[in-house]
Amino acid sequence: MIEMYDVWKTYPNGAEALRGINVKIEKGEFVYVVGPSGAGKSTFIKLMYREEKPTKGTIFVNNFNVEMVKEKKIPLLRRQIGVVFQDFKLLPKLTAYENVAFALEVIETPRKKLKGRVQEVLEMVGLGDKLDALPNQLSGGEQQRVAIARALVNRPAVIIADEPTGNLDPDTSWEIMYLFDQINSRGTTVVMATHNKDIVNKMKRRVIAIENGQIVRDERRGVYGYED
Ligand SMILES: Nc1ncnc2c1ncn2[C@@H]1O[C@H](COP(=O)(O)OP(=O)(O)OP(=O)(O)O)[C@@H](O)[C@H]1O
Repeated sequence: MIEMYDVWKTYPNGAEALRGINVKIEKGEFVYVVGPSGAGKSTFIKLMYREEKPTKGTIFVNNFNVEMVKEKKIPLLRRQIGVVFQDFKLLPKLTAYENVAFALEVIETPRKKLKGRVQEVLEMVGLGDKLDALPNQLSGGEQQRVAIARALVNRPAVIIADEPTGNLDPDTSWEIMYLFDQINSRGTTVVMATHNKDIVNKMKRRVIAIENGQIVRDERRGVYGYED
């Protein structure tokens, strides 16, 4: 599903974010990516959906050779990957329904099919009664649910989340985590960078720890392992 071979990333300012990453994530896995601030977690995730290009190395996501993908084919790659962010990144003037529909509209889905799919996915995340709400009429947890629905609407093979609970209180964070767990149990691969020690320790999933741009730990049923 996701493979990286000797992947390096140096930003133009000289920051060495990743230094020789080798990793394999199988279809259907749930993986937490942990590590201190500035360790390279976001960069690791950005390389998967071609937000950044590696300085060196090879990356495969769902059989796409990510660093070789031509600009024209990037939308095709991104359709295989749902991305969820800490700050939700919803369009403020569009309703929950419209935010999700927008992700489908851009790939020219027929209108009739679109409506059913958008409703279905918003119901799945528990927002069937909030289709017409604008982001500022929703709680943080609800906004993140809309963002998750948007990430899911194209039925991606993998969901990648960068600190999805970073702006949420502990109870809401757990609700969001259970939602990711449910999505994963339906077969979608989940890769999540997080600083949420409590959640990582209780879920007992695979944990990849990155420090100083290198993988320093990769455990099948891992723990958070840091004090923050
Ligand atoms: N666009 C950029 N330009 C230059 N340097 C960058 C850029 N993005 C990240 N870096 C640097 O690369 C290194 C890794 O950053 P990254 O954001 O991947 O870490 P992180 O583990 O996600 O941190 P955090 O937990 O704080 O989000 C840091 O030294 C950071 O300053």
